[in-house]
Amino acid sequence: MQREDIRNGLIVSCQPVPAGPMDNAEFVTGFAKAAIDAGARALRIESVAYVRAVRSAVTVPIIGIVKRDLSDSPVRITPYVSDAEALADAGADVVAFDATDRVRPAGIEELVRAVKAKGKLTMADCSSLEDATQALAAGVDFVGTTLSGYVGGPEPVDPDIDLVAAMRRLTPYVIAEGRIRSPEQAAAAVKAGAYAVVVGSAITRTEHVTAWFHEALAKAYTRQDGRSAETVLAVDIGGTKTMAALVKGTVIADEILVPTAREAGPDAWLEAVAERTAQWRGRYARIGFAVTGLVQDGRWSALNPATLGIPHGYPLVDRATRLFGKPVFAMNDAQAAAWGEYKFGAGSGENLVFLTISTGIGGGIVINGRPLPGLAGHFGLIRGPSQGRSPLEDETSGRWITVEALKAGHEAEAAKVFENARQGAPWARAIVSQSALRAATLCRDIQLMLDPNQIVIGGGVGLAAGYIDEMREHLKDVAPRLAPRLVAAKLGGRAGIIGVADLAGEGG
Ligand SMILES: CC(=O)N[C@H](C=O)[C@@H](O)[C@H](O)[C@H](O)COP(=O)(O)O
Repeated sequence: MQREDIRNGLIVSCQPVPAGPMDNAEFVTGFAKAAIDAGARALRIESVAYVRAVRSAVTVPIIGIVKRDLSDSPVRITPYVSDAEALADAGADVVAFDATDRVRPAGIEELVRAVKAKGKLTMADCSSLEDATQALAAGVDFVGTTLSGYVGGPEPVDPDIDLVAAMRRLTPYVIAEGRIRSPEQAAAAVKAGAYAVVVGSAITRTEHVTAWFHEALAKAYTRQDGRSAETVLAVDIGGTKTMAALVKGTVIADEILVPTAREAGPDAWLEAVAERTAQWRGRYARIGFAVTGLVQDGRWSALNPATLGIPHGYPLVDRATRLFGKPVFAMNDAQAAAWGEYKFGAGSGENLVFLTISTGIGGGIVINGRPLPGLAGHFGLIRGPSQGRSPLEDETSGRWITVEALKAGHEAEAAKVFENARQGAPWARAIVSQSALRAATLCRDIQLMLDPNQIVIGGGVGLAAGYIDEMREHLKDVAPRLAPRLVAAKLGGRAGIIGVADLAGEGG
């Protein structure tokens, strides 16, 4: 064979887990044929016997190796000249061998000479750029990244694409090999300059691939039911009250509620939390803050100072880290609630928008499994219907409902207005319907902007009996493809602390 025969090709390494149920010639040959049927250009086969078996079944190039565990050398891949010769005789077109700079039974030049004498090509399995430089000087035909990450230290997870790129500066004949587990990683190797790409475990080690999925599932399921989640101190600082809780997964082990001393300022709010939760010290490893207002890069600012007078850019994460001596994560409360609903509440695992309609209107967006931070989701602040004179929340939310009731001659909180509406009072019905129309219009616009799988509605107004139905009523003429799917929030007022606890537990 010529080197060009494997140019730009996928090489499938058919090396089943040693002594596993697939470690026999029949399976190895089966893997080899299946790989070729699906477009593999060449194969990498371990042991003289398997090379012989596969050679008799296929015509594509074979890279042959022999693996040995020696007592006097860490070299495992084709350590002896006799192995290299036997592979060539069994039908390997390329013989690969360990080319690391370690104690070894046979020198690289010796191996190269023996393989060349058999009229075959050589591949140096390298761990570093230095290995490749040495091997090329010894006259090898290909250098591979095969042994990067396997000569000491913990085994990495990702392939060594940087080494592919570095080797490419020495020679065009670079074979990317080792831990390439996805088509994207294979493409990255090509981009880095690989002449050909070897994929092994991800295709032919059923046990490994199964274990990857098994572990991911086990992790996801335990997080979901909160069994192995760590305990987090979650703090929700709102305009009137501050809630602190010890949260593990979705379970709230302990909880306290203190009024927010509105005039005292953020240092005092934090100190109050520290004081009131002093008895919980030692029970949590991390802290999550879900707060009203805007959080950007750990700094906290008021968006509506009427809700809470937070000074601009208050270093919340910094101060809290110093005060509590634990890692701190902070996010806007509605964004945190969006995450809580996504992960543990009404979420379906797909993109979601959360809208909380209460005194004001807040929200959060979860796209591709991540909550969007910063200003994202502050829907209450977009321009309202009356030519944008005031924000939408001032013309829709609980505050607005109270004001409208007063205009209609009734001194009533939002809850009372809802009660009157249910009893059929026309003035109350009109107010609720108007509010629901505006909320519905907002949802229709959100659908067109973000196309979420669902819009989760929460908050005292949003979850008031009949409100979501009223919103749906206003949307009934919207074409089905454009209509938002509205669902009721499930976690209630604790969505924020459950969400932020989970995010803080993940390290933010
Ligand atoms: C380090 C070592 O012994 N590598 C061996 C070399 O042949 C094989 O065990 C690997 O499966 C092969 O390199 C392909 O890599 P991956 O299976 O990660 O796609």
